[in-house]
Amino acid sequence: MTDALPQHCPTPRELDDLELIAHGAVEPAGFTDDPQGVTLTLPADLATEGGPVELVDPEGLPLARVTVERTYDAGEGRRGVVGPVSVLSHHEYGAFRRLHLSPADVRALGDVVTVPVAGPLTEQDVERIREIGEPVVLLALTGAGTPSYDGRPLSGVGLIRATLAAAELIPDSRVVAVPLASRGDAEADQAFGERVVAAYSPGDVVGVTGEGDLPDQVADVIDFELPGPGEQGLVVFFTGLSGSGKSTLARALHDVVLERGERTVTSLDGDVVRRNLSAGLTFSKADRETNIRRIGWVAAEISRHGGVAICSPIAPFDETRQQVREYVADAGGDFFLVHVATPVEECERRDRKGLYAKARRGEIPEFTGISSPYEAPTDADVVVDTTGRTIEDCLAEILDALSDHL
Ligand SMILES: Nc1ncnc2c1ncn2[C@@H]1O[C@H](COP(=O)(O)OS(=O)(=O)O)[C@@H](OP(=O)(O)O)[C@H]1O
Ligand SMILES: Nc1ncnc2c1ncn2[C@@H]1O[C@H](COP(=O)(O)OP(=O)(O)O)[C@@H](O)[C@H]1O
Repeated sequence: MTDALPQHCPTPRELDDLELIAHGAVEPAGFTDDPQGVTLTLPADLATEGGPVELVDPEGLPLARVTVERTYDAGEGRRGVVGPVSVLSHHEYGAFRRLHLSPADVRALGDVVTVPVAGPLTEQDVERIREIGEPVVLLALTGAGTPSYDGRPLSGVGLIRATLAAAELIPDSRVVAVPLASRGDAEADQAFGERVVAAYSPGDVVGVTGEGDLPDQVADVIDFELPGPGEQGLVVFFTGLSGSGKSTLARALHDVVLERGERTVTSLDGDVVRRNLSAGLTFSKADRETNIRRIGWVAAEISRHGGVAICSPIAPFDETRQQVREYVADAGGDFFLVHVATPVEECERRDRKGLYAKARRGEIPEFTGISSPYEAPTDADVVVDTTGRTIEDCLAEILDALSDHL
């Protein structure tokens, strides 16, 4: 019996790159160490030189096999991989999948002018494209981190919907989705973008500026995709020591949202989550991180649907809080961090559950603030020390800071 190949699910950016490879949009079909090209990193234990690794989508479908010819240090315990890729299967599902054509498909359309589009087309852009007077292919650059409007990230699906709406105004035009993802570096994005757009362009390439007002049909799509402040999903994330006042203030905020009756609201309290969603997890660093990522994942999904999620775990580690911030941003939600900065002396004085006393006696290991660290945030939207203050007073301060968000 042969051993199964090691499997790895790449990042959204890497999955987009893999799709470009599968479509023949970047050649040769493989990963390089050129940051302006197609790169892949693997956890160090998977990056065995000479060994193949199967790349799978988030549901576990094998997409491609990479042969690890050479590796290089990619930081954070990961190795960059150089080696050829053989494609095993194509994505079959996903919104607008039918618009994900290959460069060969576009070339088969004959004499067309291509227009790369990374944001909604404005009235001026539409006018300029109409003046071309030839068949036009609007290349919607849908890859991770690329589409945006007014400095806000737009989803790939949102960009396609906005581009389809604009295409209705441009005779003889069609939309093709190109998963061109951002490398997180303007120079690399420019170089890689030009290469990919050239692959999809049998003829002239015309640029757009994104300046001016949006046509009404496009504005309707953007209003839906990027709701304004107060309409967008919201995650209010309380962090602080045990006994600092997180649950008390989170509960009070929850009641205010319910009483206003304008938004749906879900509470994800630390203690409560540990009795259901995170039952069985310990207070080790790894389990705390898992706990917070679970809370963040659920909260992000709530925000995706425009709801309000109020979370109140200790969440002692900055890196995990940043991950939650990213989950929420990726879901199109607004993330609001409240640091309940009541000092440990006051929390211990309150010791509502008798846990500090037990921790001091050594009966609870790894107790936050006593025998396990708490990394105070430097990115909180509001910092509240509850010492000597009423709950109403602290709540009023939080509501004031939240006024543009809720
Ligand atoms: N070792 C240790 N350290 C800290 N807290 C402990 C520990 N053991 C049990 N408890 C109780 O668990 C509650 C914190 O759980 P959280 O899920 O919020 O913690 S974490 O975010 O995963 O660090 C916390 O509740 P709160 O007082 O509401 O914060 C404590 O009641
Ligand atoms: N201004 C305040 N805000 C919040 N809690 C306060 C305040 N003043 C005193 N407390 C008390 O502090 C304790 C905080 O406990 P809790 O909300 O469960 O904290 P945590 O969820 O952070 O563990 C409660 O007994 C609460 O009544």
